Amino acid sequence: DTGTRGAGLQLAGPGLGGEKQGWSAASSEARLKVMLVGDSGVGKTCLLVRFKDGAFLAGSFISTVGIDFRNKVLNMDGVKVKLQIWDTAGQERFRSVTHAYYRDAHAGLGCHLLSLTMLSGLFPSQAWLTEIHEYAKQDVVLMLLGNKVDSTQERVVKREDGERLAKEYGVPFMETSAKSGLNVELAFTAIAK
Ligand SMILES: Nc1nc2c(ncn2[C@@H]2O[C@H](COP(=O)(O)OP(=O)(O)OP(=O)(O)O)[C@@H](O)[C@H]2O)c(=O)[nH]1
Repeated sequence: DTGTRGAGLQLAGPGLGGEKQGWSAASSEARLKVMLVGDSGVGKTCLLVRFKDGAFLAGSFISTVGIDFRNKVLNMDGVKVKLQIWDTAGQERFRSVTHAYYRDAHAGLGCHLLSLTMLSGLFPSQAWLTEIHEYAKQDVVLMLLGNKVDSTQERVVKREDGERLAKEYGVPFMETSAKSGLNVELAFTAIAK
C-alpha cells in the first residue's frame, strides 16, 4: 500500500485520472489527500515515515526531489479513511511542481510544518500558510505543526509564538517530534477527523 514514486507525476498527477476522492455512496469510506508542506529540513519526510512505519529516519538528511506520496488507512469510528499523504519538497526550485498538487488537496489538509530549531523562526510558516490559501481550494483544512520538539537545546521558537501564528490564521497548532513520535499519530488523526 506504500507509494514511493519519486515524482509520482505520471501516475497520480492532478487531473490525470485516478480514483475519485471524497465520501463514497455508503459514507463508510473516505479518501483524503493530505499535503505536507514547509521549508526544506523541517522534517516532513520523517513525520510521514514515523506515521506510516512507526520509525525514525536517522542519519544523513536526504532532501525530497519534487514530490512523493504514501498511503495509510485509518479506521475512525467505523469509517475507513484512506489517507493519501503527499510529501512535497521544501526546496524553492521544486515549488512550481508542488503547486500543481495543492489544487485538489480537498478536505484533507494543507499542513505546514515548522521546525522549532530553524533560526528563520516563524516567518516561513506565514509564507507557507499564505501560499496554501492561494493555491488550494477554499475549504482546505489546515493545521500548523511545530516539529523537532525533542531538540530542546536548539529550540528558538516558543510554543506561544506558534500558537499565536496559528490563531492569526485560524488553524489548529500542535508540536510534534518525528524522532520520539510525540503527537505524530495525533496530528494526522486530527486532520483526518
Ligand atoms: N531531532 C529531530 N530531528 C528531526 C526530526 N524530524 C526530522 N529530523 C531531522 O531533520 C532532517 C530533515 O528531515 P526531513 O524529514 O528529511 O526534512 P524535509 O522537511 O522532508 O526536507 P525536504 O525534503 O528538503 O523538504 C533530517 O536530518 C532528520 O533526521 C525530529 O522530530 N527531531
